[in-house]
Amino acid sequence: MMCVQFKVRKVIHFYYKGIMEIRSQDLVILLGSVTLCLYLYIKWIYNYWGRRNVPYLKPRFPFGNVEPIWATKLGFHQTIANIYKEFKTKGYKFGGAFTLLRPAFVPVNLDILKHIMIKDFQYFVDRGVYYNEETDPLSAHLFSIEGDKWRSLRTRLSPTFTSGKMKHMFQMVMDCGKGLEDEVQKLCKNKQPVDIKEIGALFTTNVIGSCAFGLECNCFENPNNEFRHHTREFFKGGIGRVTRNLVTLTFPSLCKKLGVIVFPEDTTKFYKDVVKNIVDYREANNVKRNDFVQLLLNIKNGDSSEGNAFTFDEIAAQAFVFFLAGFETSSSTMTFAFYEMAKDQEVQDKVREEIRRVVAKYDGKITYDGIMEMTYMSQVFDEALRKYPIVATLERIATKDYKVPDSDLTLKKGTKVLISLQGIHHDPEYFPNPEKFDPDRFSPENREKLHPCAYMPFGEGPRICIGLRFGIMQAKIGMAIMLKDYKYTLNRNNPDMELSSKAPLLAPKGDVLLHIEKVD
Ligand code: HEM
Repeated sequence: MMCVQFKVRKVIHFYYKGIMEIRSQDLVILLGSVTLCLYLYIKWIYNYWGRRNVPYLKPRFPFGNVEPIWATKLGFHQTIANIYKEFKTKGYKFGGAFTLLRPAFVPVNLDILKHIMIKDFQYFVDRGVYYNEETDPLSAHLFSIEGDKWRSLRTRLSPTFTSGKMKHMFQMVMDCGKGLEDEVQKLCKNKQPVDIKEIGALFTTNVIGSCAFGLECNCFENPNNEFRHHTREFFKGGIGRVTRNLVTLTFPSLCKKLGVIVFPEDTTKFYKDVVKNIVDYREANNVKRNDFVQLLLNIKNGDSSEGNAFTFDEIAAQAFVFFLAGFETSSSTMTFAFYEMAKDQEVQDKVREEIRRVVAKYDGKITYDGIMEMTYMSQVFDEALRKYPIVATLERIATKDYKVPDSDLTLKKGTKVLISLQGIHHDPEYFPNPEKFDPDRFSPENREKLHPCAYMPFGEGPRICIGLRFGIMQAKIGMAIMLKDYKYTLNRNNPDMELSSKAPLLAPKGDVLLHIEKVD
């Protein structure tokens, strides 16, 4: 009996061992095959541009040509600029790169760019930016929406930003300027440094709140109010933000299927509530104002002659993007301009002289016509946006197959196009000695000589920034108020400004503190 048991055990052991051996062998083979397939697949993907005879930079798995997220030092803006520079140095008209596993086309030649942005716009209507109407309603705004929906909305929103409307809004911006003036006066009196980035953000938040929604945000009295809080959080950047941007940039369709959320829930709730309160109040009290929300309300109620009426979520998303796109861009431009003027007192004095001369001409007042006459200030503003293009990389996506002019290349439908403004604006061929801050680059004679795509801080073509006039007006008013009677110098404890590598838009890393004193 013992002998039988022993034999049975031996047989079982033999088979068990055999099965285990077979399983582990199979497993090794299986794993090996999967790894090999993956390796070949990645190699095949990373050979995308090679197969199409397009020069490209050797990518590294899994980040392609962008930096590993945890070690990001340059930031997306500078990474793409370096890619542009490398192609340009080698004399290429364009080249290929990869963001994670996704191929991206990087144009270098300005005539090709002109085709993409303007002449052949019908192939590049969309940016291919991630949005999801269902799970993340605020993400479906004018900047991200696509195709006919974008076209129709853009046509209906454009009348908000005509020069006639700007003239009308001028006084509203000036009213917000009072808070800015008081704040600057207070800081100067108390001998406190000016945190130029924060003061600009508080001013532009007040302005957008007033001009777009008819709200008084009172940011100077309460710098942590909810408007400022939510926008501050949104633009703060950080590793999480970089990761989300990179993943949504690379896999927008997958993110859509997974219902990825870009805007934090409390931000969505806050903005939806704000818009709802305004809409309810105006409808209940039959209040009509000549502002942006009114235009949206007209569209919502089907008063507009074109297109369909809007849902509430669609209205809220458009209102929200005006806050997002409107305040940070202008306040950052002001920050960069002030920083450069603090470094170059000659430029600063020249702007101040111009402001004083024009203000004197208009009975000591800052007027709309006066602001338009401050041409040297415009040059300073333009040069600030040249050296620091706030939206440093423009995006487009080929919505149909597109034959690139004067080449054998056809871009496949769905190909991402990354246009490096940071690269172009720092290209010595167009802007000699590019690191020098030189407003004379934008004197009327010099400006005329520029290729239309050599300088595009607001983008170009039908998808150019819709708020361009408004952005320029509010920043120039802010600059006129702050510079008229005050002088700014670099703070000795904080003389150099670094750019953030983790913020979604080009922004200084940390505070930009300037010393302020009154000038007679
Ligand atoms: C200095 C200030 C500003 C700068 C530098 C700036 C820059 C830009 C850039 C580069 C684009 C992309 C254009 C393209 O892809 O060709 C853009 C789009 C846009 N901007 Fe601005 N912007 C500024 C101010 C504003 C303001 C004040 C608003 C609104 C009040 C605004 C609203 C928008 C919107 C809604 C879009 C999307 C337009 C579309 O796709 O049809 N921006 N902006």
